[in-house]
Amino acid sequence: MILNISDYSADTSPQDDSLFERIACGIESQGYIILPAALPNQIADSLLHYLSILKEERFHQARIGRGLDQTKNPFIRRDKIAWMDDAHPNANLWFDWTAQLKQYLNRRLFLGLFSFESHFAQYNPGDFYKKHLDAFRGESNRVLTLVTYLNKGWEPDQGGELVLYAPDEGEEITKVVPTFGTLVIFLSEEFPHEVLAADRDRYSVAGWFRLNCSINQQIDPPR
Ligand SMILES: O=C(O)CCC(=O)C(=O)O
Ligand SMILES: [Fe+2]
Repeated sequence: MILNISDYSADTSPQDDSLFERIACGIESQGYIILPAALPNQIADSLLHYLSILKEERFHQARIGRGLDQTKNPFIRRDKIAWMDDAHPNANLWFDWTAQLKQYLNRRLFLGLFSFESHFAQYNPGDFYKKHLDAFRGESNRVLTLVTYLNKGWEPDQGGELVLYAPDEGEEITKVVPTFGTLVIFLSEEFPHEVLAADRDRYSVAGWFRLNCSINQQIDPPR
């Protein structure tokens, strides 16, 4: 069999560029985009594998706020999270893909995205995350939120939807069913959203593209 160059690059350029372009168009025209089952399967599977080998003790009760102001508040959020290590072999595909997306969006929309941080979240049955914004104007350097889901065989009547609201405490835009590989991307300061309780375990990956916020030579200080 004779292989040509394009066979070797099947995982990257043409297909991903059209996905990246759809994302860019969505962000440009409406500030958000929802793409069911859009994360390339290989990447979603590698995340699922990484999740499966993560030990329970890596997960801790999620907090709200940032830096020293972080507090646990079970009335606002009940999920447990585990931050991803970008040097972990099973995180490679995910961090490579998000780096390519960052570069694409910077070229296309001049967003000035600098870094990316990401965690797994585990919502047990009944867990929720009340309506919130991921970033407040002037207080955070989170620009763009990216969420994907690792739930195979999720049925629409199992709950656990992500509800997205229009900017400025607006109306509900849509409810997203957390099915495997669905991508949700939105401007972090603009779109309030909430996670509804489900009747089964719900796994998501949330990530944030951030501006460079280096202070006193400390590059991009911690979350
Ligand atoms: O899991 C989701 O659907 C979204 C989670 C979320 O809003 C967050 O972690 O800030
Ligand atoms: Fe959020």
